[in-house]
Amino acid sequence: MPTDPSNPAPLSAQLQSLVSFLEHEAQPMIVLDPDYSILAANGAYRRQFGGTGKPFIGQKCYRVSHRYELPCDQAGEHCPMKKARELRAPDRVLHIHHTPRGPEHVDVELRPIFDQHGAITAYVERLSTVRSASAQPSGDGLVGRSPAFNDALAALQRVAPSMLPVLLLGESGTGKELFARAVHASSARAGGPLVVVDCSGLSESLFESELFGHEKGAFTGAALRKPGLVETAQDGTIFLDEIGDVPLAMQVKLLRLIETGTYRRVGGVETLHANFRLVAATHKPLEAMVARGEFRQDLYYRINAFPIRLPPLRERADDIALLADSFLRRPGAMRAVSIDAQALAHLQGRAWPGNIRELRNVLERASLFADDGVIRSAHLALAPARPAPGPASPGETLADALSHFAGTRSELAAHLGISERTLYRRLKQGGFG
Ligand SMILES: Nc1ncnc2c1ncn2[C@@H]1O[C@H](COP(=O)(O)OP(=O)(O)OP(=O)(O)O)[C@@H](O)[C@H]1O
Repeated sequence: MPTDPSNPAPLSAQLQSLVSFLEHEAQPMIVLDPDYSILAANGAYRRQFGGTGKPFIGQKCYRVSHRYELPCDQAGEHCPMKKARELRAPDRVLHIHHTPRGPEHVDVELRPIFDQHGAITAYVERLSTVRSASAQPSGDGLVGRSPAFNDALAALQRVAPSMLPVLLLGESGTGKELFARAVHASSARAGGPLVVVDCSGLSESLFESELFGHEKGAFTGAALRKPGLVETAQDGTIFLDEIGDVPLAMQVKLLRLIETGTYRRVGGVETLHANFRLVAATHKPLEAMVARGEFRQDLYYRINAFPIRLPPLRERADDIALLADSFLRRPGAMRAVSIDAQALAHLQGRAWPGNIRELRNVLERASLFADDGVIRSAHLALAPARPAPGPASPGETLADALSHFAGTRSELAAHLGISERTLYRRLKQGGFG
């Protein structure tokens, strides 16, 4: 773990030992001084984040990772060093870092190192590239980099390695199934099966035989024994999509399965043992359904161990360009097609009730009309976009803007001529958020 010869400041003996210990760790790690300067980087860091001709020893971490001129917290982001200093304990955060491959989601953990008097002499930063989502256009998987998307992704990163049930809450088309797949793929069960069960439109009897399977002769037409989806999902993950649609009578059986881990095939007497991780999703207001007696409270508590709210597309309009680029390059979907700035602005001004699915469909349709390979407003064949908000008047305060502005946070940021991140920071500072 060499330091840069152009920056010969010698490390203390204590830090030198630490640096040599970290050199062969499998995960990328850097050692930082309390003033954000990178003192050393291990081999894995040099391989993954080093690039060529980019000496980073002696540089500030916020410059290398974010190209900021100021520490992250002063640029409106969570700074793990500040937090670790305040807590005198490790802190972990999801950031988007510049890397030789372009922007990437990175899980950053910072640990303070204390001297014998209890003063923090350095920090060790461990970085793990997040594989479940892309911060740049990608031909498949989850794509996003807006604050609202990053919050959901950070939650996914936290919960995926555990066995906790996950409840994905979001409108139709917000990516609940993609998130469920990402939870599975980021878990220790990734090598096992992922079984998707669409709970909507299944009658009570069908639901039971689909889930638990049936014995030969259990009912008319059951000519053979059939394993259920719970059995198929052994050692893997079950994704119960639209769990709000499970009939009340089946909810009690589902609860028993989750609580005891046992079930019986329809027409069977043998008690079978299930071993799966549960991920459920719904666009329905489950809490209100519980209050109305339409969803069992005990089942709700069981599945709601770790809720993740997936933001609607209108809350992540910053991601529309990235998503459009991604869909336009998806294999098989379209020819090489791009989108012009006016058409993009058009897309960013829409409300998107069908969320990302609707965006993808619109782009697929529009690309068929883009004879010269460029999608323009005329090709979108859309209902007129909502009028773009006018520019902010000089002197308009945040409180003024908030009181009369009916659009989304990202529209408000555009209206005020500031980034969404800055808007969130100001809202927080002003006690609005
Ligand atoms: N973050 C994302 N990045 C890229 N594509 C996405 C993202 N989220 C969703 N999609 C795409 O949008 C479409 C809808 O996603 P998905 O089926 O996961 O949504 P859903 O919330 O499960 O919808 P529904 O509730 O209607 O079943 C899919 O084509 C999916 O690939």
